[in-house]
Amino acid sequence: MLPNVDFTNTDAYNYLSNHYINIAPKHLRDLFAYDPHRFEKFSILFEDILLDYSKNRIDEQTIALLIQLARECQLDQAIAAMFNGEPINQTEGRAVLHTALRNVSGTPVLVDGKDVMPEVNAVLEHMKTFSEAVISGAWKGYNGKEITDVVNIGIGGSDLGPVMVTEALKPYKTRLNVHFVSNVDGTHLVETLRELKADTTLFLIASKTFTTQETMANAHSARDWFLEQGGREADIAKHFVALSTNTKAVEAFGIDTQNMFAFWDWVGGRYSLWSAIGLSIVLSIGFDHFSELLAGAHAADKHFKDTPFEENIPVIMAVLGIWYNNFFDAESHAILPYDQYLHRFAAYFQQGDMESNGKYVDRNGHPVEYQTGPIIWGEPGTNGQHAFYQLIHQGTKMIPCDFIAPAQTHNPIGEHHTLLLSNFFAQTEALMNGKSEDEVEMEFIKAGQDTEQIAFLTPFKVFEGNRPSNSFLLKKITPRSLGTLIAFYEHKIFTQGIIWNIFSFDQWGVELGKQLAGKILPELKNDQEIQTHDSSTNGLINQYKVWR
Ligand SMILES: O=P(O)(O)OC[C@H]1O[C@@H](O)[C@@H](O)[C@@H](O)[C@@H]1O
Repeated sequence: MLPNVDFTNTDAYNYLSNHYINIAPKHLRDLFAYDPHRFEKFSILFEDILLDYSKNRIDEQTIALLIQLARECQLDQAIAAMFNGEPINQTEGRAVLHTALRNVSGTPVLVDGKDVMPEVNAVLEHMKTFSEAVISGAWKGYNGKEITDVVNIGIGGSDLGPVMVTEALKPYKTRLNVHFVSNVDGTHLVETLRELKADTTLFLIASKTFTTQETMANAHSARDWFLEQGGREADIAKHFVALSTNTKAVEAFGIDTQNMFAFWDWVGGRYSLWSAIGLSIVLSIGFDHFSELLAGAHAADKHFKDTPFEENIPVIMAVLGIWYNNFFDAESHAILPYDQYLHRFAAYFQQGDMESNGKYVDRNGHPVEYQTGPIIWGEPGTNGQHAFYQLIHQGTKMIPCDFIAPAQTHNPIGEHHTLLLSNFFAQTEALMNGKSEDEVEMEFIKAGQDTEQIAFLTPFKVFEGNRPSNSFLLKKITPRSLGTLIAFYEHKIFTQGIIWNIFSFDQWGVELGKQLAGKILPELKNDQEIQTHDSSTNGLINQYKVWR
């Protein structure tokens, strides 16, 4: 079972509250000036990933107290409970074992006394043989042609992870073109299928529950398209496979259960890219690269489980987040990859983090009296610099940022990568140092600006700085390093959920929208004026009925 501690009642929280008063007025520039060893003290190298967290508003005592907080919240006990397959997702009565999906060590993992590893490995073997057949061309469509295009139909956790990873690992692409359809807006499916041919297209229907409205609607329309284009009912087995936990619903849809890739209720949707849901990744980059992705995540799992908290990357990421969220009242956290291939990384962790820790009820069922999960957002650099960085540099809100960049690029053309990295280094430095009045005035004087103009313009050109960031420098984005990085973020989310004393692995908050949409749907199927809702909803529906 999970511990049940109100972190605001711990000794560490008390100490941190006092310590905050001491740290808050200090400028990072001065902290660096006082201590030339900040980088050595506040950075961790793990394999080919360097985390530099020295540009945070901390000193050694801050970290010691934050680690004490994690200890008082019994994080070690919680980590053991997760890895041991205890039903820590208590509101759904389930274990949380995405770590078993990448347990390449071969050690048993027990759920209710049963080792799940043989099943996990059997599905992986199925994914291997199937993907090899499709990639090699041995798997033929109904006209005897090789598959050229794969369309993954899924949403939320059955979409975002595979999209993010296939984009991130494009340099490892097989000959298959993998597409993703998630939105129930027919445009998504229509635009995706426009260029495709039924006899060379393979559909993966990815849904843990196999009941999600959007996915089922898209899957049925994809099947209609397939039949309209010349495929027959008997050909469906060659062109449709299912990735799901729900065998009955897969059968009812008409997919041969031979072509079903199973996973289990102890895999959360937003933690499922490591499971059969990752089949689109396997088809996109090949099974060996997928195995490396799993191995990278497994290495991160071992690091999280076995490393003292002071040197533990996910724990450090998590407690820094707590520091800003609960002491500095920061509301959001930006993820800013300086790598075009990682352009969906922030979007992926929007679900990962916000669906996990966007909860106001604690593990006792009581409303919390403190802040929980932050708003996660971000876009790749350098694009973001020309869009929203203004607010990060000079806005009124504190936005802790994670900067992520690879030292080596997959596309070394001209000076591009050096230009990119110069921006990566410059941004965190600028956020930290800012630009003082003196510096601004000196620049003006050098440029020959007149005194009146200098007095007028200086305040606008000053950057107060003292804005915190983490830097992740990776040697290169490879399947292994990406797997490790993703797992670090997953464990950060877990650690924060433990400290906030919330359940991170359910998602009751997404149910209300589903229920309400289900109620309104029948009302849209006739032309009668609606009066069953509030005046706003009635008004919108009735105008829609006039215009449609
Ligand atoms: O994989 P299925 O069951 O279609 O769910 C897709 C998504 O649905 C949403 O409402 C959430 O519950 C997500 O966590 C989930 O990933």
